[in-house]
Amino acid sequence: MHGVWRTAAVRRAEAELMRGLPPLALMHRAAAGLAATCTQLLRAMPGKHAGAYGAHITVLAGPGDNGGDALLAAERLIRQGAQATAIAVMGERVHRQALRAFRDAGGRLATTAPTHTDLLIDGIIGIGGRPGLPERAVQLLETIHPRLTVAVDVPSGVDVDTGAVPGPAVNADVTVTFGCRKPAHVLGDAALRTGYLDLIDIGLGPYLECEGYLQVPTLDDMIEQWPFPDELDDKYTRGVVGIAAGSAEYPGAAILATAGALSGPAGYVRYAGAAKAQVHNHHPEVVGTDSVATAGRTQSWLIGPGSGTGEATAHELKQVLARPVPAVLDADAITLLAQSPHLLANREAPLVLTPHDREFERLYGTAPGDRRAEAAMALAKRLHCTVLLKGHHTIVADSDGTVYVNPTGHPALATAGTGDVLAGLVASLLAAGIPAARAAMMGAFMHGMAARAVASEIVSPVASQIAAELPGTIGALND
Ligand SMILES: NC(=O)C1=CN([C@@H]2O[C@H](COP(=O)(O)OP(=O)(O)OC[C@H]3O[C@@H](n4cnc5c(N)ncnc54)[C@H](OP(=O)(O)O)[C@@H]3O)[C@@H](O)[C@H]2O)[C@@H](O)CC1
Ligand SMILES: Nc1ncnc2c1ncn2[C@@H]1O[C@H](COP(=O)(O)OP(=O)(O)O)[C@@H](O)[C@H]1O
Ligand SMILES: [K+]
Repeated sequence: MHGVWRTAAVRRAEAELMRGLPPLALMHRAAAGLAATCTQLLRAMPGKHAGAYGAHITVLAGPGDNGGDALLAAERLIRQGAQATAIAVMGERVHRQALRAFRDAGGRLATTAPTHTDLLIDGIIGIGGRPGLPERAVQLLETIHPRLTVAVDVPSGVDVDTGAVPGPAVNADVTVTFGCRKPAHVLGDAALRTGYLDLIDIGLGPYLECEGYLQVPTLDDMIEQWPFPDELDDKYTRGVVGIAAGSAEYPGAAILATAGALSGPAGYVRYAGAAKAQVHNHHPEVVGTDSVATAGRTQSWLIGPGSGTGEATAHELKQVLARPVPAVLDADAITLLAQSPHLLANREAPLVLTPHDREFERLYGTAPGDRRAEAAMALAKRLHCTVLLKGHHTIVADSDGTVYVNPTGHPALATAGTGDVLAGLVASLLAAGIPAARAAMMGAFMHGMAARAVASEIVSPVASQIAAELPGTIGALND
């Protein structure tokens, strides 16, 4: 699991670390890491230059230490044979010592963009920035057409603590950050502008508060935590999952949700609803009944995908919520809950809600906006449940304050029915005994992995193709 810390926490840690170090020590560490990454990128870039030697580098240097990092890294690249031009985007306001070092090494200070740039180093603003860019920086970014853009610490212009991008901002191919990940690297539109993230160790780790603001799961977490069956298991000990999804009008949702559940760790999938014949045709291993009441005991329930929002679903939702087992409420069940929040009055067992933005708005009253982690956290606390807020970089917030950000996924998931598959998979993880927030996080991670795998072969996959990929993607965890 990777931690993510906000600016204030980074500042506190930096102050502690700096206490025992000479001035500029941290900036030199940062610049050394940044220069090393730039050298590697230049080495991999086809062209006349050999690594940094002969490459054309442009530095956009802002007024603070972020500009200082960029200039000191460029100084190192010049010493390896690069030609570097720096533009101080706020004129006189530039890191003096770093600029002097840059110029002493042979760097050129200019006011206009050079005609050719192999590598643009964005040192306009870092964690000291407010969202947006100075006008001069916007103009320069429109003029320079680099082959590659490397952002220093964060892509300048983004809101570092929320990941929002309310104004102009840099679009980086690679971001080289220092000490730890920040929210902008993993959340919202800023995450899309971060590109590949390279984390440089500058010795900050021991000084950071032990709990980050956000947690980003890794493949190793999946490998360690996935509940694979063992020799002593039978179908019941692996967990029984109940699916109350689909309807005569929407049998597809039932088929997709059961496909998601079947690919998960549960040993037995029971379907309750009007699409039982269609589900059985697609998945002969699923046992079907007409209603939640006749489905027998399960260790989790999923209700909502394609269920409709009529009386019958409202009745089934009450049945599910009355059972003392974890439940996933998706789609129409979320709409019904938004209309009748009192349904949760006596609910104690774990509950996972899986809204997309419009469903979130129905439940919370306002849309998540661009402070997505905070929004998910607020809803989780209000309803005392786990919220899986869908989108690129899906967020899972738990009422205990834990927030996960999913690093996997693919725009190909933006197709009807993929949410049904995800909901079934999460319900299966719950049935296998995984705690709610972790089940939601693991489901989103593997769903995103499967989508990536399919999208590498098929330009516009459909939900059933993603569902079909899941068993293989999950099975590979055990290799
Ligand atoms: N923390 C660490 O561990 C380490 C940190 N290091 C590095 O330090 C960086 C932080 O440096 P920093 O504090 O000097 O702030 P930075 O981001 O350069 O910018 C602040 C300046 O920008 C200005 N400004 C802000 N927003 C603006 C806007 N929208 N449009 C226009 N101007 C704007 C603001 O001026 P103001 O307008 O407030 O007067 C102020 O002058 C960090 O990201 C990393 O690269 C490493 O060296 C070592 C380890
Ligand atoms: N642009 C995107 N990039 C990555 N994932 C996306 C994107 N758009 C949607 N998704 C994912 O696709 C799924 C869509 O779910 P949902 O909206 O419930 O669809 P449906 O109700 O049709 O099944 C979610 O897992 C969501 O996170
Ligand atoms: K930057």
